[in-house]
This record gives sequence, structure tokens and C-alpha cells, in this order.
Amino acid sequence: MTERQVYPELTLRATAFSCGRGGMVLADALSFAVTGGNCLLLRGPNGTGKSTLLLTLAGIVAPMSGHFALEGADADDGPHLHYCGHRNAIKARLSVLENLQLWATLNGATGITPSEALETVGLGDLSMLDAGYLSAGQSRRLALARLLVSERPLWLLDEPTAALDTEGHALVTRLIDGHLQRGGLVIAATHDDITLPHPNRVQTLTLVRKS
Ligand SMILES: Nc1ncnc2c1ncn2[C@@H]1O[C@H](COP(=O)(O)OP(=O)(O)OP(=O)(O)O)[C@@H](O)[C@H]1O
Repeated sequence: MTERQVYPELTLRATAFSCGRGGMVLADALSFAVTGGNCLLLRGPNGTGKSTLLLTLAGIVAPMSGHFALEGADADDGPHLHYCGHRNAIKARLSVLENLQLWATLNGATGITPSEALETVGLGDLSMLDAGYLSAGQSRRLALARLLVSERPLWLLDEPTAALDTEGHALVTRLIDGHLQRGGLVIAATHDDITLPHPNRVQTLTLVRKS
């Protein structure tokens, strides 16, 4: 199915950009550009800074030098990104549906409905369950459903396939591909193979261990 473009023309551009933790440079002098409809996969061994790079692009960690910007974005449109980290940010005492309703309220109910999002990620039958009872893979699916209830053009995904089964991997591929078809941008750190239907829309940035 071809989706319609819903986002304006955007480019995430990083120039001579370095990031790190605790005063230690992890990724140095990076320059890259990701335009709408395209995906950047971050690869590299454990501890090379993939999560740190995502946290920096999310505005949670300050860059060490250089700069990056989402060109074409209108500040009046509000936040432009979703950050989906290692932790699923789930409220255990709320139901699965209430978790998504909460996020739709906080981030804006601009996407599909929480019920539709749960169906999409395969959790439709569990919507009334306390989210604390979800399995690891089900929790990951709930975290991914958050991407769908609020439209934001830039998705920053840290190990989106973590804990997911084979069908879950296919789900991540579908979600990313659908987002790209709508003109969105995706930057994803992964140790898994994420094979998108349009390889020409995928760039890879491999981080290396500093000696
Ligand atoms: N707050 C911190 N202070 C100091 N060092 C930190 C801090 N947070 C992370 N680090 C270190 O930064 C390095 C990079 O961590 P990061 O999580 O970005 O790597 P990664 O490439 O995502 O790894 P993985 O593949 O294991 O997920 C690691 O050596 C880690 O110990």
C-alpha cells in the first residue's frame, strides 16, 4: 500500500558533529544528512556510542562540538521527534490502552487512535490488561505503538527490534517503511538486520571503537 506524504520537506543535517559521555568523545566529526523519506541505520559494536548519538539528536545529551538541525521544520508546529529508547516508558498500573491514551494526550492525538495502534502492533486483545503484565516483546510493541498515536516526522529508535519475535521484526520493518512513505525520517540504532523494501532509502553509519 502506498501511503500519502503527510510531512513537509525536511532534512536532518549534522555538520562536524561530535558526541560523547562523561567527557569522552565517542563519535567524532560526523557529517551526514537524512532527508524526508529516508532512514539512517546506526551500527557498530557495543559501547561505540549509538545510543549516545540518538540521545544527542533527541536533545537529551548536549553535543560535544559541531551542530545539527532539522531543516525545514517550523518551530510553531511543536516537537518534531519521537525518541524510543531502550526502556519502554510504560506505566505498569495503567492498562495497555490507558498507556497509549496517556501518550496521545501528552504528545497530541494527531495519529491513529490508540485502539487502532494496538491492533497494528498486535496488542488489540490485551488492551484492558495492566501493562505491567506484558511480556518483554509485548512491552516493546506497546512502546512502538506510541509512534503511531502522535504524528512526528523524525523517529529516533534505539534497538527497535529488541525482544521482538520474527513477526515483530517484520512489524518494525512495516512501521518504518510506512513512516518513510509518509515523508518521515528514521534514525535507528540496531544490531539486527532491518531490511527495508526500498534499499535506496537507507544509509548506514557505522561507529567504531576509539582506541
Ligand atoms: N552517563 C555516562 N557517563 C559516562 N559514560 C557513559 C555514560 N553513559 C554511557 N556511557 C558510556 O558511553 C559509551 C557508549 O554507550 P552507548 O550506550 O552510547 O553505546 P552503544 O553503541 O549504544 O552500545 P550498545 O550497542 O551496547 O547499545 C559506553 O562505554 C558507556 O559506558
